[in-house]
Amino acid sequence: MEYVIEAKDLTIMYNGVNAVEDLTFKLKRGETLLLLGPNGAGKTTLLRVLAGFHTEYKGYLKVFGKSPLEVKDRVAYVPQTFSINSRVPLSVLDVVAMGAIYKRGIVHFNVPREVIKKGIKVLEFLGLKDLSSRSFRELSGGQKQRVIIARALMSEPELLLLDEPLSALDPKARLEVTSVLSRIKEKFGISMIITTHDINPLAEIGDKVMLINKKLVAFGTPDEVLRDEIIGKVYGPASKTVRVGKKLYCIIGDVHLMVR
Ligand SMILES: Nc1ncnc2c1ncn2[C@@H]1O[C@H](COP(=O)(O)OP(=O)(O)OP(=O)(O)O)[C@@H](O)[C@H]1O
Repeated sequence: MEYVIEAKDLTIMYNGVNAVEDLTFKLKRGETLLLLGPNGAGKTTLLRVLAGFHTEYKGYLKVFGKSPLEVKDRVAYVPQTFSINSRVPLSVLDVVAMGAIYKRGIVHFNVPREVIKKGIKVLEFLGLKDLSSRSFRELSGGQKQRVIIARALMSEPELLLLDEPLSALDPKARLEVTSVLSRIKEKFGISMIITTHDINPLAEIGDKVMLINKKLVAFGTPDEVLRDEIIGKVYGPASKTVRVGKKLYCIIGDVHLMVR
């Protein structure tokens, strides 16, 4: 069995101070892990270590059997906020092409034809081809997020790390982004780790769920982790899981019931 990630007693620090402690988990090839936890729990920190951007950690950690630094090229990281200068009038295809150009560390003034071809293929695959000549800055938040995910695929990653891809999106856009992620999982079989505050739209693509709050609270299948007594440890007794048919919903955080 080849594991994409093996972590045992992984503790991550900033300047010697522990940010998140004792994470033990494994992820198999093709699996999607939903990473859940409140603000400051350590979700972004873990993704940045897996991507090889932050190296201050102790414990056992292997990504594709090696240290994260050695396999950076096989991993793509989609940060929470994408820094595309909105004053530069880039087309969607320009933005997607950047995924191939940046990864190679080469700056081209003329984007090579094979990169353009590949960009169109990726956009086509994700059902975004109609957007290719649109101006990136004029897209909706959900469209932008899908384009940024397309950009990450240009480097043909085997592990895709997505930091809150659904944040700041309305429910319809959340579903559109989720359907793109679901397509990536089905067609490419890429392993993914997705951090989120709202697990519900993603629940169906999660093979594993990890709940952290500065340390590991739970790791397992959605059925094993999404239980009242487990999520209650982090989000308080008002948090609940509700099963509707085969679907499991999590009610986390403030729920305001209007009583008139
Ligand atoms: N560059 C940094 N230097 C020092 N401490 C940091 C740094 N980045 C994050 N931290 C600390 O590490 C801890 C985990 O932060 P992290 O951003 O990983 O949490 P998170 O779960 O991603 O939160 P959010 O949901 O708000 O994005 C926090 O206590 C945070 O203050």
